[in-house]
Amino acid sequence: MAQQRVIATAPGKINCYFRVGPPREDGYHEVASLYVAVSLTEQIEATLRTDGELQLSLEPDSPVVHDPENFPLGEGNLVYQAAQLLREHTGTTLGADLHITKRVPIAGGMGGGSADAAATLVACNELWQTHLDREELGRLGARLGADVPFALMGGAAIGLGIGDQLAPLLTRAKTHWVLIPASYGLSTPRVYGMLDRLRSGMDIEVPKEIDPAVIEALMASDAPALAQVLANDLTQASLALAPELGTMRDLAEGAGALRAMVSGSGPTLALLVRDGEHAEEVMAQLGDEVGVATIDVTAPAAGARITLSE
Ligand SMILES: C[C@](O)(CO)[C@H](O)COP(=O)(O)OP(=O)(O)OC[C@H]1O[C@@H](n2ccc(N)nc2=O)[C@H](O)[C@@H]1O
Ligand SMILES: Nc1ncnc2c1ncn2[C@@H]1O[C@H](COP(=O)(O)OP(=O)(O)OP(=O)(O)O)[C@@H](O)[C@H]1O
Repeated sequence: MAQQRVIATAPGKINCYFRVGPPREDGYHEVASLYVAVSLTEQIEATLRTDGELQLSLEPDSPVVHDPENFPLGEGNLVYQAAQLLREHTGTTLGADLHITKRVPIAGGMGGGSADAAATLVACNELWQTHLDREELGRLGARLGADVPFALMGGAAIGLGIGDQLAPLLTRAKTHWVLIPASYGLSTPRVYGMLDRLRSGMDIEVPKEIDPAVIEALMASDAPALAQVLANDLTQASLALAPELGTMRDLAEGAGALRAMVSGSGPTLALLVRDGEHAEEVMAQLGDEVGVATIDVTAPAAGARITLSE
């Protein structure tokens, strides 16, 4: 018997360490990623439809900049694609109304679309009682996007392959971050493409591991040490496509952040701070002197999970 209504959430992410290898023939790149899930989450409310339709809607109060172009409410949406993939895989003919509350910036480099896909897989698997286990959901998720398996897992994890081969880091050590979302998005394939162009003629190795100093600092919640070793190979490419990010990064460090880094493919900036109090100081300074909006988050946060099932 199917459920009537299920709510699931899934987290956005920051890559504390991100190394990128040369392009493969399929256009993807092998990476070495240290992911942390953050307390900024997406929510999917799935309500049963017995007519087999999938209908998407966006919560009007969602605090994200969106338009039909960057956020299609149809087949182009990862929520639709995740539900459809689950239906194809399991053969269920049930449908759903899928109501999205979006908090992670769109095309912001924080894996928001991947979080939506992960929450949808978990919500619909429960709604339709299709009984796939986490491993099977992870395999389906990887077909939707490289970051989806991590959004399912949450916490902190090392990601190899295209970022989908995960090894969890068993830690609850907390880190505090301030996010500066941009008013525009950056296309992930364009950022990877720019990186390839910037590296043309260079001999690039496939990354195989995470710098142990990053893991050590993260697991010890040692923010000053972590600030020294954060790394993101996509930074140069994001800055080439959005030079104003460099200025904002300098302003953020000037406002007292231990370190400001481009999150994933950008343009969101993730500022590492010591604790909640330090986050407030940096946010006040940035608000008063630079006039930018910020969001404070902590990590690690839970992966995709059901918060209501009835
Ligand atoms: C930048 C990161 O967010 C860091 O975690 C991810 O690498 C991107 O993950 P994602 O958005 O889930 O990526 P996908 O939706 O699978 O891929 C979008 C596009 O990004 C590029 N891509 C993505 C992942 C990867 N390891 N190599 C790539 O080259 C490819 O051009 C691909 O067509
Ligand atoms: N549910 C969704 N949420 C956000 N974007 C979506 C969604 N479905 C489709 N998209 C499309 O996917 C593109 C990338 O979305 P997303 O917000 O996941 O980017 P991102 O956070 O930069 O991803 P990543 O960090 O994984 O590279 C957007 O340009 C958008 O048009």
